[in-house]
Amino acid sequence: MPVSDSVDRDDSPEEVGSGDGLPINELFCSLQGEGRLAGVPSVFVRTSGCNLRCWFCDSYHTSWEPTHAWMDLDTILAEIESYENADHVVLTGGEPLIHETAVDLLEELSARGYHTTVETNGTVAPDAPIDLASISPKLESSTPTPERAPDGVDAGQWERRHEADRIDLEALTSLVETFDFQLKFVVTDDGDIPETLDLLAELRAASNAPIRDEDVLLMPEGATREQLADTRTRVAQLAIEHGFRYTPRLHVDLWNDAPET
Ligand SMILES: C[S@@+](CC[C@H](N)C(=O)[O-])C[C@H]1O[C@@H](n2cnc3c(N)ncnc32)[C@H](O)[C@@H]1O
Ligand SMILES: Nc1nc2[nH]cc(C(=O)O)c2c(=O)[nH]1
Ligand code: SF4
Ligand SMILES: [Mg+2]
Repeated sequence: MPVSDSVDRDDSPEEVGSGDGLPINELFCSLQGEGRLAGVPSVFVRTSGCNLRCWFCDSYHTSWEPTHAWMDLDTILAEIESYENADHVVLTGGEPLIHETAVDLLEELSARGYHTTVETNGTVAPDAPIDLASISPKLESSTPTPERAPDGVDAGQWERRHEADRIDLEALTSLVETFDFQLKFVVTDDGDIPETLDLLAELRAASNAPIRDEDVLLMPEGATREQLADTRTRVAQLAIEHGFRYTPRLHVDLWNDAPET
């Protein structure tokens, strides 16, 4: 769905609550580009609105400048079902789990037999049927600062809020105990590793669920081929060094930063 057909701008979609619909930024069919299901044809449902503001967010129009069309559940489901060959659905954003209606969508998808992956920053633990919780906890290196913010945005108030909210150990523990999961860390260089290891140790201590090294994926930071060219070899080496998995960003290799890919 080309969202530009019906754009509805909202400055505070993170406050959006319940209702029989979701703010949708884009809905398209592609290959899962990240994580252990990379390469699987999947329908992507991208909600708008986020409770965090990573400086590097590759989905700027769901976070820093949220843009969306409001779609009711029946319309979303009909669009998903129109991609007849896909039986995997990836619910992403923005942060999809800030929307209560995301639970209704996941229940409908489960009832229809879809495999569901939810891409989440790990700050919300829902009561919903999710086949793979793809959790991407945000490291300190994601925090926006005046020197490290997208052009033209006022990072000031978000620096504090992002830093305060980016890690919620209780929500992370609940997610790994409840769902099949992968932990996907966005990494630029070895400066990101100590915090990753500390968080893993805390989570392993807090949770009853085993967290194997193979559940931990290092993903190179980069929204474009050019940016990835700078980070991926370094991040691959770090994965080898620490015994974690490396995940490519297949969609960036294939389509660079084009929308609806
Ligand atoms: C746009 S986010 C939406 C889901 C959720 N808000 C989250 O952050 O997990 C989807 C995925 O893209 C990753 N991501 C966003 N910007 C990125 C970048 N510049 N480089 C690498 N990964 C990025 C996130 O960490 C997450 O795994
Ligand atoms: N092809 C493709 N795979 C993805 N996996 C996770 C994505 C996301 O933005 O959450 C994503 C995306 O935007 N495109
Ligand atoms: S949490 Fe996800 S959607 Fe929100 S700003 Fe960070 S990468 Fe973007
Ligand atoms: Mg993406």
